Amino acid sequence: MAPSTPPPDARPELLRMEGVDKTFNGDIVALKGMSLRVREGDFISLLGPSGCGKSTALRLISDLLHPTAGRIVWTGTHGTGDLGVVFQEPTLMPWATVAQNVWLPFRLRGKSYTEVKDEVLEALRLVGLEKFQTSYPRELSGGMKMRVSIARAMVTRPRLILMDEPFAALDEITRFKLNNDLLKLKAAIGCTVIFVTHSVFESVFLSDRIVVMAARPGRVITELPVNAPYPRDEVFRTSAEYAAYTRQATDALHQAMGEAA
Ligand SMILES: Nc1ncnc2c1ncn2[C@@H]1O[C@H](COP(=O)(O)OP(=O)(O)OP(=O)(O)O)[C@@H](O)[C@H]1O
Repeated sequence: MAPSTPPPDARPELLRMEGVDKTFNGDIVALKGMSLRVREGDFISLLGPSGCGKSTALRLISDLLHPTAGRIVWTGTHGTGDLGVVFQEPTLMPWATVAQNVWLPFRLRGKSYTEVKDEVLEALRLVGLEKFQTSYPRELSGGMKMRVSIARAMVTRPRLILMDEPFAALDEITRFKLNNDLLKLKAAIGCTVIFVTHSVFESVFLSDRIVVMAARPGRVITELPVNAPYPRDEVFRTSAEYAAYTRQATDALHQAMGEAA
């Protein structure tokens, strides 16, 4: 089957990091010389051990932090609506319904619920929660809460979604299901994703490029392309091709952690 987006080289650049350093408190080198080219439609995973600067890279891209050296260049103009963010904790408002939680990014921009109701319900439909619009977070499972968080991140149809270990706290079956659904969602809204994970398996299943990072100082060790076509499903997850890519990524990760593979 044909990939749902053109091959990476044919897609326009969305942003690039050029030799970015980030140092905290004068001596904690969280990132050293990170360069990364992000094209529209990419699914990029940042994979690496604790402390290698993955979250720092996301915070720099989202403008929550500024580089100590180097720069981040977006193609064309970009504003807050261009970016959606999903964290490991779903961070939902417990006193608000599912629909009200998903409405939040619009509300912060002064839009009434009536004005954007269709978009909110469509986002909930895309994550499979349209029947839960009047439920409260306490009534939902961990996986469902994460779906709400994803719906909230994509309701404004941002060009780029940053995801910081969103599925790390979930059981394996729920995680597989959310991995499958995330790919479908990405294809449906045509966004770009940068995804932080510790999991080789997750990074291979989701990404068309894995950026392997090492710590002390945080830096990029290598970039591994995953050339398997989308859509990806259980057939891919159990294929020899998937096993070969996971082996390659595991070797790179061992190298990043200073161990022999
Ligand atoms: N605000 C901060 N002040 C001081 N040091 C920080 C700050 N944020 C991050 N660091 C340090 O920068 C380094 C990189 O942190 P970062 O959280 O980006 O790593 P990470 O790869 O996301 O780790 P993990 O997988 O554990 O979340 C770490 O040594 C961390 O302690």
